[in-house]
Amino acid sequence: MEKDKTVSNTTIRRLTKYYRYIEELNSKNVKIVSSYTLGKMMGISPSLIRQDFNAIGEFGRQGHGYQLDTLKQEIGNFLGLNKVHNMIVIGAGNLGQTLANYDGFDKVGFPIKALFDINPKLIGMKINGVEIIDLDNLKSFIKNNNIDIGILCVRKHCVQEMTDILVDAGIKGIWNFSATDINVPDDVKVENVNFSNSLFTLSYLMNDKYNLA
Ligand SMILES: NC(=O)c1ccc[n+]([C@@H]2O[C@H](COP(=O)([O-])OP(=O)(O)OC[C@H]3O[C@@H](n4cnc5c(N)ncnc54)[C@H](O)[C@@H]3O)[C@@H](O)[C@H]2O)c1
Repeated sequence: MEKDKTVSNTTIRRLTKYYRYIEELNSKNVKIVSSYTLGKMMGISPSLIRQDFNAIGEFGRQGHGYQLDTLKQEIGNFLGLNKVHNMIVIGAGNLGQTLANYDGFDKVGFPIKALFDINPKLIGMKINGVEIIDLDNLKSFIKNNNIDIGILCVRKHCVQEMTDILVDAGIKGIWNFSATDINVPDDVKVENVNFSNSLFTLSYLMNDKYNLA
């Protein structure tokens, strides 16, 4: 299916959530699901679900429900999940090691292949079976190991420098945990993860004075 550039970020966020629910239903051997059932599970209106699915393709007929296999395949194709994305971590400190210790990314097709650092005390160590390698070897590792995602877990002072090295080495996706905005060419995609922003959103939701929901 052709990628529809008009699909909004909020729809994409919901599609990632549908995908997780569909996987859960699949594991329970469910074969067909209606927008009504999915909506009830997820707290989303069935009409919005149908609208989201229609935005990425035509699968399912009114009143017949959706074949889970097809749905999973199509959403997976749309999100680029039907292939493995090899990842590396830049910065093997607190956060980098925590991410490497989590097995969940590997299970969904995003294995971490190595961590990179400049601290000689860390180099050669293994975190959850994954080696910490000297930053000097970054470029050749990316080229030789089919790496397409770099995870930035370094401190602010070297974030842009590390970004430039990743871009220069041909990385096409950066998962940026550094809480610092980075500059990249148009063909490199960035997803920022900022824990503080998420915490501020929670604070807003708890702030009775302004929370109108
Ligand atoms: N620790 C957290 O819970 C947390 C949460 C959210 C965001 N962050 C962000 O993640 C980043 C890392 O935080 P942390 O707590 O893991 O820091 P940290 O100091 O524990 O780890 C940073 C690591 O980067 C290494 N490093 C420094 N310069 C480097 C370079 N040029 N190339 C490669 N590695 C280099 C250091 O040797 C160190 O091992 C920060 O930007 C921080 O704001 C951290």
